[in-house]
Amino acid sequence: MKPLIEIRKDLHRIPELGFQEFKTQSYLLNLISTLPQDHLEVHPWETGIFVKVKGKRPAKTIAYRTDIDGLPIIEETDYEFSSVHEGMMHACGHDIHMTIAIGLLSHFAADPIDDNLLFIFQPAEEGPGGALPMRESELFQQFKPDLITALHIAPEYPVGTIGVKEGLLFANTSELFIDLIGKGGHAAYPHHSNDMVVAASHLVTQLQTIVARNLDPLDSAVVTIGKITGGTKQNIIAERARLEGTIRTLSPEAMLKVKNRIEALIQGIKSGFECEAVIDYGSNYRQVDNEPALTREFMEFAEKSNGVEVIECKEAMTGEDYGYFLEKIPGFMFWLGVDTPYGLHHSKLKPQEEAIQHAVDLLIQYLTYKGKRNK
Ligand SMILES: CC(=O)N[C@@H](CCC[C@H](N)C(=O)O)C(=O)O
Repeated sequence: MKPLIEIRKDLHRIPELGFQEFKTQSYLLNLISTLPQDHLEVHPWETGIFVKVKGKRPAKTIAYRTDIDGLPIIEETDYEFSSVHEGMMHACGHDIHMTIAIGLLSHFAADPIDDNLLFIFQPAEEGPGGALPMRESELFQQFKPDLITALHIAPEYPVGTIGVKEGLLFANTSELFIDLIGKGGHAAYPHHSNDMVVAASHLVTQLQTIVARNLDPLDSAVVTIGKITGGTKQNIIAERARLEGTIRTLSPEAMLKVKNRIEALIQGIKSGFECEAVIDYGSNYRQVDNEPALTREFMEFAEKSNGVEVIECKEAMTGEDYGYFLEKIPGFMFWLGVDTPYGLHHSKLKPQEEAIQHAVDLLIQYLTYKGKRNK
């Protein structure tokens, strides 16, 4: 097999959006077909893949999950291997995540452990969410993993460090799409129209009051509007406007509260601006809850590993549909330091590639330890 660094470059070139990861899937399947096949069972699922590595004397199945999709971002790195898919980029590190999974798979395909391993190459983490349908699939029901692990790159941590904590790690998320429909008209006759650019501007400002004024200050939440579109021309009053955003909370109860407030504010906009409004919450992800005992054991294990520094981190407002796997299977996720000044979802994100081998080394040791009989 090619060196992992080259595999990462290949994957970085071909980012694809959720459930359109056709080239990525075929690239991965190709690579997997070059590995020793004696212990492997390979099952494509939609644009993802399950790969089972049959254990030597299995008593349980340990799953390892990577996400595989990219983001609709115009890449601005100076990589010679930057995206060849216009307007798309691996700006959340899934190219790194996949490469680490391939590094692990190639090791265990040649040298299986006692227990079974299940590698999950999951589509659509950025939306609309591949974890839940994958978890509910008939294939997954057959594998029945007993525990599960995954990682996510952390731009702010040095290479060689991992960040992890017991319990809540990532937030509950809900996408948010609001369409406002009023009455367009000539820019010079505002009194004959209902201007949705003005209505949208009011609504964006009002949405900021939910976190500031409706939630307990000790119960964190985020309401971000990342995109506004509306109108057709500078001298036409806009008949329609669309807000696109995301909600993040540290509990399902707070999510409900935020949504109730959004709906109340929209009622006000509807009557104040005499318009219609349609709300769509898109995809919703469950919080990532790390199982305490397994997480603690992993932290202690990692602390004893050469060249690894463990940081006990705080929870983050990022979301991850991996939370749906953790809802049913005990396990954890951790942050992997990749030391880059630009954050996740930034067009200049350039993770340090040495982090790949660090993660592979640590996880080979950990999975081998967890999957050993008579420890
Ligand atoms: C780790 C990460 O950045 N995850 C994404 C998950 C996206 C969830 C969904 N599409 C949404 O926008 O709510 C994140 O943005 O946190």
